[in-house]
Amino acid sequence: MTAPRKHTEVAVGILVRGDDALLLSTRPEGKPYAGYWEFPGGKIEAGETVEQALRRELHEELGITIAGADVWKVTEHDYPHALVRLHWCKVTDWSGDFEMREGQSMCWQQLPLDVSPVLPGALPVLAWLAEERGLPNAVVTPAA
Ligand SMILES: Nc1nc2c([nH]c(=O)n2[C@@H]2O[C@H](COP(=O)(O)OP(=O)(O)OP(=O)(O)O)[C@@H](O)[C@H]2O)c(=O)[nH]1
Repeated sequence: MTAPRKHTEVAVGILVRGDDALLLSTRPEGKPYAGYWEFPGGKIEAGETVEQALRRELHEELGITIAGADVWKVTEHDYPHALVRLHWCKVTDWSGDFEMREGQSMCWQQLPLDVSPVLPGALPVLAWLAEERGLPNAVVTPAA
């Protein structure tokens, strides 16, 4: 019997602008799935809450400071490189100007997205966001 894989806990931010647009960014070079579109976030470090980890990651990656973040959904995805547990937070309040500190690209997107490919682990959340907006599931761009 093989030991169960340990989850990597990840905090992810769904930044929603006043016009309902969502912020997506590309994964930096050197990481698995480099160039894929994702929601900004990263691994939760020992002793951090989801909110603390997200505040740190969004500051490190994007240069912004978020006010608060509540977990909206929790999903899991089994990648060859890691079994991840994603803690998804909607964020509507932040301060600071966006700076791509890791050389990523960013864009504000309405649904359906017009960027691809998207990280497979983000697809369930895109489907829920579409459902919330009364859009059919089929509008969510699958990973290429
Ligand atoms: N940020 C982010 N990560 C996601 C999303 N969907 C998804 O499956 N993940 C997975 O969650 C994990 C996040 O890890 P990461 O590598 O981005 O985190 P990090 O910046 O702390 O990494 P590092 O410290 O190794 O540089 C990756 O395995 C990634 O594939 C998403 O939409 N956004």
